[in-house]
Amino acid sequence: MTDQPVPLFDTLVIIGPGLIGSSILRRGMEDRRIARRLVACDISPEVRARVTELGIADRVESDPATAARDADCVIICVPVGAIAMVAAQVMPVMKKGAILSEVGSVKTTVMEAMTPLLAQYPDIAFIPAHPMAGTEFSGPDAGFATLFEDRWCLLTPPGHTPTDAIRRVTELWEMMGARVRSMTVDHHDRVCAIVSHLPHLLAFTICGTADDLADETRSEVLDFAASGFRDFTRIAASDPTMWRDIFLNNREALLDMLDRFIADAQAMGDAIRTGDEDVIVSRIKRGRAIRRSLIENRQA
Ligand SMILES: NC(=O)C1=CN([C@@H]2O[C@H](COP(=O)(O)OP(=O)(O)OC[C@H]3O[C@@H](n4cnc5c(N)ncnc54)[C@H](O)[C@@H]3O)[C@@H](O)[C@H]2O)C=CC1
Ligand SMILES: O=C(O)C(=O)Cc1ccc(O)cc1
Repeated sequence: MTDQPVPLFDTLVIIGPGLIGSSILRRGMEDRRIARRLVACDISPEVRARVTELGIADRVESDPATAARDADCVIICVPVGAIAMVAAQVMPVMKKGAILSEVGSVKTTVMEAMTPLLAQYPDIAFIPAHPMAGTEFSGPDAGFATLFEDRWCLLTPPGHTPTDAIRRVTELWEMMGARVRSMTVDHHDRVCAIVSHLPHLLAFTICGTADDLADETRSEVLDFAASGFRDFTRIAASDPTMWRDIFLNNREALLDMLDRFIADAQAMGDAIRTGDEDVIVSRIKRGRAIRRSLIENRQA
């Protein structure tokens, strides 16, 4: 009989098996080198029932503390505004040397809310992670095992985090198929403000603007939407609770990027008003070059 390789974690607990959490579980079920036991925990009875039906966890719990008691790694996959509250439920029962992670889209405010807990439980390694992958859908049915393949996962470990814990979380995300990069929470939030949060703000806004116009003109503007506008509507279909939490928690960086965007949009408007072809063409060419470089790097 051949020896089975030792899994990366004995018990991996996912709190909030929605889109992101259930995708981690699905990958974990397919590749049992990730964890010997996969535990899911959710506040919603419907989600717990669905996770059981889907068979994507070895155990399903309703109480985070019960779920986390014998975990080697707990990953909190709930909306940003609830992450620290869940951490406060699990940290008192977690084993010394265990790893606590989360996948929230904003890091600065989460780290601020976590600071007293980290001081109280210094034997738990806290390693925030943010997979730069997702869709406009939510819930356990929306997840899929390949969601993180060829995507970045950004880690923002605090300065004193044991290197072995960082190595294990890096390995976990690499086993999910992702590429991993570490950075500070401030840098993370500024990067995500421009590449993710502002685009979502624009999508929600432009859909509203077009809908207002349709109301005003009582015409079917949205029916004629070409593919560019349809791409905005896909993003605008995202979950309201999740995006409310992201906008309010990344307020400073997001408002900074919004101001910059308004200035740049204004400059494009001025160029159109004055017929400045060079400015118009150079801005369009810049957009094309960015798209081409993403395609070359397999990120589009
Ligand atoms: N949706 C996306 O594309 C991405 C989301 N994220 C982040 O991942 C996190 C989860 O997002 P999704 O998976 O999309 O959300 P989701 O809505 O699909 O799943 C969240 C789950 O958390 C559960 N939950 C909420 N509060 C809870 C609590 N107090 N205790 C236990 N369970 C609780 C909900 O019942 C739900 O099942 C968010 O922080 C989000 O910012 C990160 C990358 C991409
Ligand atoms: O659906 C899309 O286009 C996304 O951009 C998904 C997404 C949402 C939130 C994140 O923090 C990361 C990725």
